[in-house]
Amino acid sequence: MISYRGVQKVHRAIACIIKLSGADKMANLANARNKVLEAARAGASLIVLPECFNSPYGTQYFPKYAETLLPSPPTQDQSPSYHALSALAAEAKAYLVGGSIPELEPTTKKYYNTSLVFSPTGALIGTHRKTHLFDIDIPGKIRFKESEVLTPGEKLTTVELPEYGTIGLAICYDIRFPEAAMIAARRGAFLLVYPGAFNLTTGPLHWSLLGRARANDNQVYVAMCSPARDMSATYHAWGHSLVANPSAELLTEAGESEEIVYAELNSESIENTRKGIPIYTQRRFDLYPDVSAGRDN
Ligand SMILES: NC(=O)CC(=O)C(=O)O
Repeated sequence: MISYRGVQKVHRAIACIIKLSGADKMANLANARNKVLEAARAGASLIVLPECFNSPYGTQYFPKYAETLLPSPPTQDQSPSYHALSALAAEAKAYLVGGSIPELEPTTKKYYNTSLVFSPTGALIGTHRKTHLFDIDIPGKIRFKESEVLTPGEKLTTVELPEYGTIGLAICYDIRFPEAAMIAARRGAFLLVYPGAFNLTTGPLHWSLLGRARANDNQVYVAMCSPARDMSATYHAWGHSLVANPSAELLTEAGESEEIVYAELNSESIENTRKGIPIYTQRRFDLYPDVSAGRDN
């Protein structure tokens, strides 16, 4: 077991899938199914899909692809990704972090970028709505304003995977905010999972750096899972799904095309890293109990 808090130690295999997400939602779901089952056959017990795995990534696509998350089968047509992921986790008999999908909240009519987590029986055991929206403007390179369409989530997310451990779950731009990662680690997460879709400007600059940084800050595993690159799409994803270990070494990293990368996770690696460089227990929380106290805006 990987987790802390009194659970036994065993080793687990994670798979991060990098896959193309085109315009046809049902084709995207079918492609995801093939890849998840392939990862499960290869022995993965926790499988992660990319951000917006059922749609192209872009503000213009969110309303068209958005689903209301309705759990009961008669409404399956309204929530095809939800039901496909639930059935897939059960078929694969694995934990499944279903990347993310655009979500429509029916009462408020607000859109979110939402990740769903399923148990090996297909039960929904966690959800995360992207809390930090991707609003950037780098002149001549990339302008992206998720907030033109999306509403940010209002909670940080950890998910208990029974007999497996706790994971921290966040989406893409969320990784740039170390406070959220640290809170997940302090809640006992052994692994931080980020479905994400960096691009050809920010990917080479920061993707792997941020994955390794969050691993290093917290001495935990980090998994980041991206769509494959499609140069005919409006958004060019960086790709490079990866897993970093608690010492911030990359255990595996994909390229830009469809691929599945695998890594073995174990609790000894976390314990040994924390023994060797004990920053986890040396933090001076007495000096920084509330980081927001220092803000100037
Ligand atoms: N797409 C994102 O949410 C974030 C991203 O591309 C970046 O931070 O860079």
